[in-house]
Order: sequence, then C-alpha cells, then structure tokens
Amino acid sequence: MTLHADRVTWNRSGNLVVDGVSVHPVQGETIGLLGPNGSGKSSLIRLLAGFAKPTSGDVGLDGQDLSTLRRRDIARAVAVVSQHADTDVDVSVAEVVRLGRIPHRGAFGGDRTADDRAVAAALEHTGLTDKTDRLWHQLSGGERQRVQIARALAQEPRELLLDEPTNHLDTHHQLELMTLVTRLPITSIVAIHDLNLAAMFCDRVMVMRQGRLVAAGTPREVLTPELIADVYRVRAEVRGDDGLTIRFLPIDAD
Ligand SMILES: Nc1ncnc2c1ncn2[C@@H]1O[C@H](COP(=O)(O)OP(=O)(O)OP(=O)(O)O)[C@@H](O)[C@H]1O
Repeated sequence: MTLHADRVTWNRSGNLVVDGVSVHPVQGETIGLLGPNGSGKSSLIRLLAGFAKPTSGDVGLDGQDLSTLRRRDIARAVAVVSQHADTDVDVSVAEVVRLGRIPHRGAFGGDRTADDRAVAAALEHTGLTDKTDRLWHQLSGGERQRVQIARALAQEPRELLLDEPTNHLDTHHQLELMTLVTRLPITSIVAIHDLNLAAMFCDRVMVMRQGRLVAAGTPREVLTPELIADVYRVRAEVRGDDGLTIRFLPIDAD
C-alpha cells in the first residue's frame, strides 16, 4: 500500500481549502493534480507530505496514519518538491542535493558511498553534473527548480510529491522533467497547470475546484471541452487522434 488520503478536509483559517478528497495512487503511476488557482492543490500536497494534519479524514503511508510516523521515517519514503523553495545561505548545488540524504543517515553517519552514488545519479538525471560546484545564488529560476528535483531524487523516495515543478522551466526542460518523473519506478503526484503536459505524461488526473475533487480518471476521460469550460472558464478544442492535445480558444472580449 502506498501513500493515500481518505476523505481529507482541511480548515485553514476558517476556509475549507480541502474538502473531502481521497487519493489512492496505484504503485508507480503518475497522477496529475489539476485545478485553477486557489483550488487546493498545494494544500492537498502539504497534507499528503505530512506537513500539516487534516482537520478530518486520514492520510496514511503503508497502512499507518502519517501523524503517528516520525518525520525522518516519512522522508525515507516520501520526497517533496514545493513551490518557491529558497535559501539565504551560500550553498552549492552539491550541498543542496546532499540534503536529500539526511533521512538515510543513522546515528553514526551512514553509508557515505551510497550517499555519493545517490547524489551523483540525481545530478546526472537532472542534467546538473556540470553545475555541481555552482552556488545556489548563481542559478537561474529553472536551474534552481532542477536542483530541488535532484535533491528529491537523491532522497531515493518511493513516492514523489511535486508542486508545479515545471513552472520555471523552458519547453525542453519541462518535457525532460516530466519524462524523468514518469519513467521513475515510483509513485508521483504532480500539481500542474499545463493541461497539455498533464495529458501527455499523467496516467491519471484529478481535478480540484474550491477544495473539492470534481473529476478523476485518465486524461482522455477527464479533459473534455465541457470540463475545461466548467472548471477553467475557457473554451477549448480537444483532439484525441494522435495523443491528446488541447487548443484553447480566445476569451471573448465583452
Ligand atoms: N496559509 C494559509 N492560510 C489560510 N488559507 C490559505 C493559506 N494558504 C493558502 N490558503 C488558501 O487555501 C486555498 C487553496 O490554496 P492552495 O495554495 O492550496 O491552492 P492551489 O490550487 O495550489 O493554487 P495555485 O494554483 O494558485 O498554486 C486558497 O483559497 C488560498 O487562499
């Protein structure tokens, strides 16, 4: 059994930002979490990560309530790439990526060779090997995003939670990142705004609106012109002959 949520609700400062949502990923699949701004995607990811406790409902990992597990034990299984990760400290790319190894350290340090191997593999997977010694502050927004993903990969998780991982990336790196995520033999839940990327890479998508789950299924089942008009207030043409592609139509000026 993997990370899962059952009818979770989160009342955040009086707002029901997640309202009765269940998530049961199949081992190894990539789930796209979709929905307009403020629909509750990041909040749901925070609950799944164990960063916050739901007001009601359960989040579990391997059949155990997440709130009963130690942070370190959660981090051995679940890696999170949040939006807006930043630091004021002058650290190198290698040092940030190495942070991903902390949950694997025992009382006496841990296996240095395994750490080096995991960090090197994560840097290679994210195309950052030649930037290992660069300082965080000398990186572009997209490069920082990739470093955060490398840090999560170095954690060697079974579950990966990504909050808008492609938002700073150019087209090449968006496709490369989503290809990497979907090829990893781990379960990934990805909050994403780009419906075409979701259609291209996600096994299943879940659409949220005002904290509630309004649709779930394969991209082909869910991403219909009707759903897009209803949830995003945008007219779209959806073509399904050669992969699923969505073409948005201009919003009529009044
Ligand atoms: N710290 C907070 N306290 C109270 N409410 C919050 C807090 N952070 C976010 N919210 C509210 O929770 C709701 C859901 O926000 P959330 O960030 O989960 O949405 P989202 O779907 O990830 O949005 P976006 O696509 O803009 O990133 C919004 O109404 C937001 O205003």
